[in-house]
Amino acid sequence: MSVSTSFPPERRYVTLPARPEPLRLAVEETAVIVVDMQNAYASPNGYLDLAGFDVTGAKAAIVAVKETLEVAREAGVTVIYFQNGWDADYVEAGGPGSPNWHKSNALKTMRARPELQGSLLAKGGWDYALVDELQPRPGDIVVPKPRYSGFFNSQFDSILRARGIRNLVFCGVATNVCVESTLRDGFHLEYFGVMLEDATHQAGPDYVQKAAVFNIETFFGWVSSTADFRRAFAQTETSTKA
Ligand SMILES: NC(=O)N/C=C\C(=O)O
Repeated sequence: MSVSTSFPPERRYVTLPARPEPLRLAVEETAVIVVDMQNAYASPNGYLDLAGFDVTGAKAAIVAVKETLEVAREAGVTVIYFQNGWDADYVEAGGPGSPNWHKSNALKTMRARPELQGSLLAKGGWDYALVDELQPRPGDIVVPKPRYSGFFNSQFDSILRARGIRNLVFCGVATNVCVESTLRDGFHLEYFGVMLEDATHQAGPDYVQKAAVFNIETFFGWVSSTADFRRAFAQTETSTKA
């Protein structure tokens, strides 16, 4: 028996309208990456809300992510969820020797409000859980991550390489933190990153969403929308040519 390291010669392609130009994607080499759609980031009384960030826009992002996942699952596209957080004792968060201990607004909020200690982004808790509307389905992959970029201290890169995935379609929260960090790191690792802008929400004022979109579109990848993602998959082509 021989070992095959490549995909079958006949492959499916979609052309995704995007800025600054359309992207032709091999369906089998593409994954939808759902970034941190947890109560912490997308629900009232979750971490971001308690830390003073406006999460009202996350509602629309949940609807758009749901639609994106319907299209992806229908087409057999790999779906990968990130879930951000740490063990219940916060060992994975790092102590004062880690910049994360100083910069994480979740850890800072708990230090300022000791009654919240143990509740924010702790594995097993409500805050850490994925929102009810976006629960993973059989076959989806859930990748825990302890830092903003999903490429660090996680199995993400190995999972992608083992499946021959080259194209990452991002949605989730927060546009300017974990989405952008992971897309940027992917760029440096030779992955093609595209963000569905209406399926994201920022942590901070509107201008940070605009800045992230500008950065991605201009330097690190491509920007598209949920509607264009749906339209692209309605016109899948099959070809033997790369
Ligand atoms: N998921 C994220 O983008 N997270 C942003 C901030 C944090 O985790 O503190």
